[in-house]
Amino acid sequence: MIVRTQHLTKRYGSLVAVDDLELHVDEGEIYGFLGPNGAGKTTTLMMLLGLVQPTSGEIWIFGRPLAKDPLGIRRRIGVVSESHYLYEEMTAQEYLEFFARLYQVPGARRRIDELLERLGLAERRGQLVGGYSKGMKQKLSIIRALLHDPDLLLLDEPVSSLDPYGVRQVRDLILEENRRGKTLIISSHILSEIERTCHRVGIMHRGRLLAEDTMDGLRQRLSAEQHLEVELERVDDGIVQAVRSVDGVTEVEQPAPATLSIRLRSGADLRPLISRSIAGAGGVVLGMRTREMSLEDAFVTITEKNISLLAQERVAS
Ligand SMILES: Nc1ncnc2c1ncn2[C@@H]1O[C@H](COP(=O)(O)OP(=O)(O)OP(=O)(O)O)[C@@H](O)[C@H]1O
Repeated sequence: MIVRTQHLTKRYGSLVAVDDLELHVDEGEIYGFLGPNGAGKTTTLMMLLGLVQPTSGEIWIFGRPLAKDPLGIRRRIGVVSESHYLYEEMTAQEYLEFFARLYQVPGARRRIDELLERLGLAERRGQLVGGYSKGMKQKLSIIRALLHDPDLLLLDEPVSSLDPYGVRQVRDLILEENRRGKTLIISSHILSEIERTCHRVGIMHRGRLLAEDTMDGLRQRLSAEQHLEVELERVDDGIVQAVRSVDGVTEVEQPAPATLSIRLRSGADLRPLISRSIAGAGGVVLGMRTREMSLEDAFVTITEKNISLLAQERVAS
């Protein structure tokens, strides 16, 4: 296990920013750390880096207690934080060379070239960092985090300022680093870019880990209610009543003269039963479509409502 926390807690006065957190991340995993603003994600990452002292609890990284060797452990971690500490008076090239020397990166020149190329900054390497756009600064800080080839990458909102093309470049880079055996923890309050890369996701809310699952697992929790759209030759009251009486149907609407929109409790496939009930009432089904709720559809930004849906099973169990 690369990262393990036990009863990790951070209080700021009466505010509990991180509350009894048990986080487990395995070697080679891409772990998505999701939660709304103020959930406690950054505080957790800062504690993993030894930059914020926990109020109580334990942290192990690379199998060793963080408190025993914070500097040694820190050298094997790459960080992209929300606030980029970039030296604005240097060019990007100078900035990266400076860090490469600091970390004594072997073959630094080639690594810098390669990373600048990968994120589309090669042409702008001679420009002062102070003149970089927000997205370019974010890319530069990702390059800096990767320079010394760390085993663990902590990325706090790594693509918040990037355009869709930049997001894809970073995502590809994340996947490649992971293929090379690196472990990544990516924090975000936006789901979309995480959905495609993370093996496992933890949902944090008010300092607590509410749910932890694969993306498929979370998707299933979200689709606690399904939606079926049925096209018929014609619709009358008898047909609507027949569909309503099917066990598991929670709502029936008629958005168009020959269409029924049916909400169902998820679980069993009710399509055959619904077909039969329609036929029994003299209707003819022309087509049926289930609407799968994608995580992206469900919440681009995690909201209180979605959180309670995602957390339901965890709370119940
Ligand atoms: N130095 C501090 N002093 C007091 N309170 C703090 C401090 N740092 C964080 N907090 C509080 O702790 C809580 C968790 O903040 P944190 O930054 O960890 O959340 P987050 O999940 O990273 O949110 P965001 O997505 O907005 O970055 C918030 O209520 C925040 O106001």
